[in-house]
Amino acid sequence: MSELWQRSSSPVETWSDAEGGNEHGEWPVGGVIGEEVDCFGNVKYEVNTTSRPCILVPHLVKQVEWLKWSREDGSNTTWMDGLADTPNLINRWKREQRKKRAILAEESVDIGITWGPDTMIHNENTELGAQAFEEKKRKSKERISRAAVALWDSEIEAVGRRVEEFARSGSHGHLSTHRLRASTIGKGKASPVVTPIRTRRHSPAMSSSTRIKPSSTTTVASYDSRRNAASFSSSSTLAAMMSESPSAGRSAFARDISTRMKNFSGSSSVVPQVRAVATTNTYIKKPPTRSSLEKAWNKVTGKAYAATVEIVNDIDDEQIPPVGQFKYVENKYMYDDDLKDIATADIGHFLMCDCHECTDASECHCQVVSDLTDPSGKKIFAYKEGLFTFNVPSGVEVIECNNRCNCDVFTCKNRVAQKPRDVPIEVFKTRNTGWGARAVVPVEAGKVLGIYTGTLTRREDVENLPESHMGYLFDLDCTESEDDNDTGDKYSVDSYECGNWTRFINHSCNPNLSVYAVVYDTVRGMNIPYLAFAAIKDIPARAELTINYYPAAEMDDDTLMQKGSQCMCGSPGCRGWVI
Ligand SMILES: C[S@@+](CC[C@H](N)C(=O)[O-])C[C@H]1O[C@@H](n2cnc3c(N)ncnc32)[C@H](O)[C@@H]1O
Repeated sequence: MSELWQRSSSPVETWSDAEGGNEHGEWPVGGVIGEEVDCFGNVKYEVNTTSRPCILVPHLVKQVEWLKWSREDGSNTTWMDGLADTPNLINRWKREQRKKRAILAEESVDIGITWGPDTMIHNENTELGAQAFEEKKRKSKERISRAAVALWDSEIEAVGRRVEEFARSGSHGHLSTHRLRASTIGKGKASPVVTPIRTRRHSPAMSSSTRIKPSSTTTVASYDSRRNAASFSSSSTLAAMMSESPSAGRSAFARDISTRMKNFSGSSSVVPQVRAVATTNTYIKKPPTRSSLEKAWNKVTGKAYAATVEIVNDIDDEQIPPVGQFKYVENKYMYDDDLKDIATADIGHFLMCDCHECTDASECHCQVVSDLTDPSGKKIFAYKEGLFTFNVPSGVEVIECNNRCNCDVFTCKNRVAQKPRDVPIEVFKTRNTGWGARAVVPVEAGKVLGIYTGTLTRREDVENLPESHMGYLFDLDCTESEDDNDTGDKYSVDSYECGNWTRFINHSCNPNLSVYAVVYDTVRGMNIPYLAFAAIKDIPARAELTINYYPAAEMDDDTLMQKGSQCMCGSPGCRGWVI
């Protein structure tokens, strides 16, 4: 390997006397030696600079955390130039990890979890084993028995309860009792167990699993084998829980745990996808439970750095909204195949500004094309102190700063709708209008709560969609011309199969949210803005969030009245119909 030298631009004087560095204040980089997954699933790579191991954060490449050095106040991060061949270092590390997994999988991928004091919850080998298992499972197209699945589920729940109990107890650091132990058979630490793959005697597919070698620990009763299936899954699920669960995953507890996941290879999301299988090889997908659905959704919100979305029903026994195969997408559109080009819009289309914080729209170059002005014609922003000002006339798109702009993503005053949602949301069962959405905390007037997501669909294709999708379509018509000769492309967003919490926002004739069009990574003027939801007034915590589905409609529009169904918003002055 050619030697790569990492330069430090640290202001810290002690760099000059660092052993191993050269006269330019550089250290040779040995390679990536470990990685760490935090509770949001972000990966940090640990780089060995031979004399000073440090942590390289690839997306914020410039922050390096030095493990064997700290200032007097205990802080140990510095800013420095990114490693020149970061991708190569990381790819090499991933290749090495893959090789290790392959070796492990040949040996055995068995993992046992035992409760007991003084045992590690997780270690490098359990994670490698879990990944090896998943890879083998995918390749072998193996089937998993119902019994194993049932045991998985019960054990997963047990693990979940333990984790929650522990989080509730407010403990930090080590679990003192009821700890899990997960280790690989190959390392001789765990009780003798066999992978679920080798135990599926009844499955025709099982006999073809010739790629999977029996391990040296073969004499195991089928009960143990199934139990191992449960244990195994729990091990991987536990890791997933820690990094994804909204309650435990985002707590200090989870962060504590995540630091112990050092040297794991890659993401911990290894929860089995195939849940149950009949012996006829017909796959039956188990309906999600409330907690599994919340977990899946919050895996996505967590990755988008957004606040949680939880499901609540104080009205009846319905556990979850009837979402079918709904996929949660927090902050972007999905695209029908023929619209993929739009998704990859050339970034060169975007104007960029070179302000620092974007305090004056007339000085902000990306606002040159904005139609948002004060009465004197001077360009203005749509936001003041982070809140929407409602000074945007209909038909005008708000243009936020974009990735090409030089402004700081955290301090720019003109980036609001694109910022991760910081208000936790509950999707809850309403009395009269199915499921709805509400904020867990009070919301200030002007606060932007999120954007509508779903599949971007050409308007002309909407009529081919199944009837069930109709209640979940939002037309992106705010910048469309009223002119019948307008031949421009028209789009709608369909949140039936994928979308976010905003698909549960019900209609009210006296709403507390309004919707405006905003662009930042889609091209202005192409009728593909995002639709952002802003509070029109102060909203108390847990009051239902509502919009007017058809704000332009006349109260007594006969056609709409006939097309619509009875409005159940219950607000004074309700117009009586909803579409
Ligand atoms: C975007 S969805 C809202 C979420 C929906 N309540 C659910 O449970 O999935 C729109 C549908 O909700 C129902 N809905 C929303 N607001 C309503 C209202 N004010 N009165 C009656 N039904 C309403 C209608 O069935 C409408 O087609």
